[in-house]
Amino acid sequence: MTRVAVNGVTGQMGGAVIEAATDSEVVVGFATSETSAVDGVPVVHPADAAEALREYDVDVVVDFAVPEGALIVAEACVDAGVPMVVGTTGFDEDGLARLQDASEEIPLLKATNFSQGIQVLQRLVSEAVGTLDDYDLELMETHHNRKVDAPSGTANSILDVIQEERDVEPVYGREGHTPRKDDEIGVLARRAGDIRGEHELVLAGNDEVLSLSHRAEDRGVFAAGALDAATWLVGHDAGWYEFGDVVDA
Ligand SMILES: NC(=O)C1=CN([C@@H]2O[C@H](COP(=O)(O)OP(=O)(O)OC[C@H]3O[C@@H](n4cnc5c(N)ncnc54)[C@H](OP(=O)(O)O)[C@@H]3O)[C@@H](O)[C@H]2O)C=CC1
Ligand SMILES: O=C(O)C1=N[C@H](C(=O)O)C[C@H](O)C1
Repeated sequence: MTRVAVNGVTGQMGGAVIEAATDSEVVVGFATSETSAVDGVPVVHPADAAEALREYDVDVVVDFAVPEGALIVAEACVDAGVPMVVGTTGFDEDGLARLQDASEEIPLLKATNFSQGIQVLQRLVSEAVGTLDDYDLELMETHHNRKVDAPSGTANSILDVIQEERDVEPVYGREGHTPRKDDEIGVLARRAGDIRGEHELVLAGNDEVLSLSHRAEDRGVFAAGALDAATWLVGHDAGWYEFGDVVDA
């Protein structure tokens, strides 16, 4: 069985990963709060992660935390020579560069969304935007009221896919007198209740509207995808990997 460490083990996704780990074993978790264990999994402070990775003989780290915590644990993975799956979103440019640096030393797989449906959605978005090349584009996402980063990592990834096809300028929400420009894409984030994650791209021509959307119904879908990625990543060479590599394998 693959021996997994979970960064952000006390969080919503940390719990979902422990629950989904049936073909792998979560042997240790990292979090800053003073919790000694979650569901029987010992919790260690991220500052001591390198030592714990060795002590618990960890094969791979699965991370769903906060950017600064993910970066500390990425450095620990480099120190201990352990591969890392990064699910945390909301990195700035400097954070992404530091993850890239880590990937020169260890196998590192980063994904803003570990659902297979979003992988397919991104491919459909690419085709739709490339084909309907003069349609207006609007991108919407909705998440639970505890989410701290906006737009979601997935929305940013969908935006990257769109910008590979078309030179559009994101407009984050609108207020007041704001006539729409041809080359803009509205990007809108909503936060409410316990919504697991909804994403929708609307492509509107004059007489028709195409809507491409995805809704996650349980955090288990992300946890299962991340664990699949973790098992797949073990044994790969140092480098930067994406969830599409796992889905296509
Ligand atoms: N890629 C994907 O498919 C998905 C990505 N996500 C992303 O995963 C991240 C976590 O989401 P979620 O579980 O809902 O959030 P939570 O707020 O529920 O959990 C965050 C966790 O991070 C821990 N944490 C805080 N500071 C640090 C630190 N410095 N080092 C290590 N751990 C730390 C918290 O525990 P403590 O305070 O005890 O340290 C907590 O366990 C978000 O960025 C979210 O966008 C979420 C779902 C799917
Ligand atoms: O915070 C979440 O919950 C989620 N975060 C990811 C994101 O920012 O895209 C993935 C998913 O939508 C759930």
